[in-house]
Amino acid sequence: MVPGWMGIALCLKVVRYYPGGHYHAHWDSEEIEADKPCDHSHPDQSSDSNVPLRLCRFITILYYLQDVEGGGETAFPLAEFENVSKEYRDSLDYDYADLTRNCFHNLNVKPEYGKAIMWYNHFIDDETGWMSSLNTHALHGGCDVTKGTKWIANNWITVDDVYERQMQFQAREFQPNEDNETAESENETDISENDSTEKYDNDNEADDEEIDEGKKESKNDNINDLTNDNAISTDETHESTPSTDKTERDDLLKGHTEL
Ligand SMILES: O=C(O)CCC(=O)C(=O)O
Ligand SMILES: [Fe+2]
Repeated sequence: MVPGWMGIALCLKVVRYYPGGHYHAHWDSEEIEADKPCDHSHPDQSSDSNVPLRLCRFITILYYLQDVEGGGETAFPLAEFENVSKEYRDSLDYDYADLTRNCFHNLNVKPEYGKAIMWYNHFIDDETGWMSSLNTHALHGGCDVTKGTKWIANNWITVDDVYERQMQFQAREFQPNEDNETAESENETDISENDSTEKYDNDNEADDEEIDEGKKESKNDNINDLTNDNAISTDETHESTPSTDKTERDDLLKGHTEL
């Protein structure tokens, strides 16, 4: 492994789910596209920038902050399969991304206080030792909470797939300031105290083929922006398709609040 990439854990995101809350299967990172820079290491990360950026989350560490009375397992619907080609996925006779209906088909992790799990969202290139393509086995999500509340924290370790860009980013972020102290990144720890955050609930009809090809397009026309803490009703059905796109990812979740 090339030294130098470790330790850039930019985000810690705390999430709460109420009964009925879930997060259908998705990838935390995105397939590498040479023309699309990583969001964390691009010099212009301002929200009004027109530059299309992608998530480059090499590793996820997920902490379970408490026991859950019922449900809320983290499911990895493809983790144990050797072959996760598109053809193979199409041949499955159930919607593996729908964790409300199909939570227990593969690898599941029970949420328990003090437990943490980590996984790689990308492969490592044998020759360079650096992060390479998206690992589709890392598809995962949160099954429905059936009783109680689920609290988790996500820690995403971001790495640019271009080594030099990651080094430039680190030099920018961690250069000593005048007092010879390490400069603090605004993004470094992202825990907001405002708990009236956005909750989205929507069907996702994105075409798997398009996602495989990296052409990710949002087809959402029914986004409910709920800005209070009330639990969301659970009596709707949800179709979902794995997504790596930020907008699409938001639409896979329900009764789920990022704090
Ligand atoms: O709730 C879970 O168990 C998984 C959460 C997750 O995948 C995410 O927040 O990206
Ligand atoms: Fe995730």
